[in-house]
Amino acid sequence: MTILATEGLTRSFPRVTALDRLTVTVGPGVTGLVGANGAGKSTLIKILLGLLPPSAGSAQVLGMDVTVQGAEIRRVVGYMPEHDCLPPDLSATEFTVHMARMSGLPRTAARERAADVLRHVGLYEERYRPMGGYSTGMKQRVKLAQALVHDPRLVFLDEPTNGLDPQGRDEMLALIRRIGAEFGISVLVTSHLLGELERICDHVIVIDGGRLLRSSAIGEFTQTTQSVTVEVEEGQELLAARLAELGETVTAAGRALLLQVRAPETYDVLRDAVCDLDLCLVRVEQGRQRIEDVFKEPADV
Ligand SMILES: Nc1ncnc2c1ncn2[C@@H]1O[C@H](COP(=O)(O)OP(=O)(O)OP(=O)(O)O)[C@@H](O)[C@H]1O
Repeated sequence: MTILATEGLTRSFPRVTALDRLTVTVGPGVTGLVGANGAGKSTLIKILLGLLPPSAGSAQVLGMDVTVQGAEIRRVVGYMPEHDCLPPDLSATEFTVHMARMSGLPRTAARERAADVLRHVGLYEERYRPMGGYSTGMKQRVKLAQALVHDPRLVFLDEPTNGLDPQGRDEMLALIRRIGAEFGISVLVTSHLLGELERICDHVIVIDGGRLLRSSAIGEFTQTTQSVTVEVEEGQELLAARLAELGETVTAAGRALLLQVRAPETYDVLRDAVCDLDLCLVRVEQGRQRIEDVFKEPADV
């Protein structure tokens, strides 16, 4: 099932091309949209909500065309914007009820629904206080609550962990995971911090300069690569020479060796070589490709 899809999506501003022929497909679950500041993440979200017209290309959200069905899309999609947008004199309850009413819920249902979502995001007694006095973490929670209040099928969360301390960040990430897992709402979440999305996403899209760098299931990003890092207390060069003699591919990587695993027997060869040379093995670690590595690859990959 396709949640959203873009085809050659381009958005130009007078001085910059914010999105450059972006073609991508997103399925259900939690999808991370990663890119450095200015990569085009917010521009993409605004186009997907039908708030900003594309310069070229097309995009569909839940099967609806963003250029003509923006209002219908916004009825079933929640949006947590990046920047602070909360009226300081209103309480979280007043604001969230208002947003529920704006989305068409009757008064009583709006109150009940607002109380529910504020509880889900972890705002209790403080929800009756004016939001001007809230911490960044509390403000982010209210922004999340209003995105969920009309019971959307999909939510766009723009940098929800921005400005949070490590604990606040962990709590927000756990909340996002719950939205996807427990409530069955699909999530598109942006971040410029790559590592944090590894923990909560099923799928990650990486963009840079408005162009797609990579779109893959999370398992493919962090899949085990065919190499192991080997560290010995002393005799690293001896070991490298012996492994090479035995037909293995090995390179020095600082205080360790990087050994290509051509077959399971490579591990036997390593064990025997270490024993024969009477070396003290400190570490054998499987190489894992991290999301960060995507940015080290050439831009046209
Ligand atoms: N309304 C606009 N007018 C002119 N340029 C814009 C406009 N909106 C965005 N841009 C430019 O488009 C590029 C992409 O911006 P965008 O906000 O989509 O990036 P982003 O990945 O969300 O980054 P950030 O996390 O910093 O918001 C940037 O160079 C930005 O300056």
